[in-house]
Amino acid sequence: MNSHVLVLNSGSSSIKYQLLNLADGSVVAAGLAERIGESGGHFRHTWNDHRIALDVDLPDHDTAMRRILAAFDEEGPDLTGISLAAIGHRVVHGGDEFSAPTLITDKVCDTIDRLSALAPLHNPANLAGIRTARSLFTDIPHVAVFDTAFHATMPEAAYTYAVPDSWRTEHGVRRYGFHGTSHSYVAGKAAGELRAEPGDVNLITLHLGNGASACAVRAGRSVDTSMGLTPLEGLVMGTRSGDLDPAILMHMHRSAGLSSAELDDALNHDSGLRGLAGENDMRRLRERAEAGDRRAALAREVYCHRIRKYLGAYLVELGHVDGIVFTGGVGENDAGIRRMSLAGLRDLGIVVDDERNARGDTWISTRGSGIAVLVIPTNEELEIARQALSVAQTASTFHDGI
Ligand SMILES: Nc1ncnc2c1ncn2[C@@H]1O[C@H](COP(=O)(O)OP(=O)(O)O)[C@@H](O)[C@H]1O
Ligand SMILES: CC(=O)OP(=O)(O)O
Ligand SMILES: [Mg+2]
Repeated sequence: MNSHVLVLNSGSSSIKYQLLNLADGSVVAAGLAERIGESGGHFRHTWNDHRIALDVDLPDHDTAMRRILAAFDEEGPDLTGISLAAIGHRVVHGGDEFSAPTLITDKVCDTIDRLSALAPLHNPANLAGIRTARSLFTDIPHVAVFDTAFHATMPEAAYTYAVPDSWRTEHGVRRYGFHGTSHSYVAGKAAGELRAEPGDVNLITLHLGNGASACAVRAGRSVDTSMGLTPLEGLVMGTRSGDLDPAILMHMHRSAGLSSAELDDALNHDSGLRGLAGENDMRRLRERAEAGDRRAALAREVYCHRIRKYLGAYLVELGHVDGIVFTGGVGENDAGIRRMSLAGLRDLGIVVDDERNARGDTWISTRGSGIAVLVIPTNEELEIARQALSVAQTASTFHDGI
């Protein structure tokens, strides 16, 4: 049985990829094409000790995909020799239409395209990657794995916005939630750490990357999450504001004349850490804060203040919590953010061990802490590969059976 899966995570200006062997979960080859459509494009590919790192202009996703395939041809491994079992694509918005990984057809592409209105930063890029890959790999099953899927289990009270009826019924306005592949992967891993089945524990998972979201997981299922109709709501992110008073938009429209496109751009690209302190790289902000820069320190304080609000909300919503999980580039690496997010919560049963936290252990809570605090590296690519393989195998069994 062939167990190799190529995973493509196409972003608006990048394509990250991994070739995985699911027989043992190993990454065979991996790479990244970045600054697509901008100047100063860059490309990296790694396979064993074969490495390419190039500065190369990548005007569009098609060129970037061809560059990726050329790297497999030039440096290896030889994709034709491997014969892929599936290609897994990360798709951010699945709307109401997709709550499970799905074999991609022309009709599925049309639906992903239609959902672009709800995720304009992500879905068009995801789709560009899918279209190019499908035209280049015609004989291999392509599977879409949706960020929204894990959150399909949210109860109605959690996903319903209190807006006019027609907004909800005619315009699809509801909470969908994102980063589901990551939340579900780390929740599964955390249950293992707690020596429990996923169905037996309640968790709060914090995915803190460039985008960031919190998720309340009851017995292995998402029951609430901080991102909403789009990936703009909730936590403070690298360049996105997260929660704000919606009247700020009307105010900025009236007082500064900003159009809806300008508001969209400002809240998605010029807000969050960048809006607070001029840049979105948390490593730089930590260095600046440590050197006494007040704007950088405030940005980190606002970031943690928002995390604490969601922790409080989800502790109450779940009623009983077994573990809090940090993941994503910031969650996995920034001990200061973890410490500030959980400081002074002994009365709620949350006690962080400063030494373990500073070392970045998996368990960073003390032995006496009622709620375990865990740092678990996410692996969206592995999870996407597993789901893609499973769909491809089911499809081929079905195909063989008719
Ligand atoms: N050692 C570190 N300390 C603090 N922040 C880090 C560290 N390494 C990465 N980060 C931060 O993680 C963020 C990116 O997270 P990541 O999960 O890779 O994002 P994404 O997958 O959404 O692009 C950036 O803000 C980066 O500064
Ligand atoms: C949905 C989302 O915010 O994704 P990312 O963190 O990759 O931008
Ligand atoms: Mg990520």
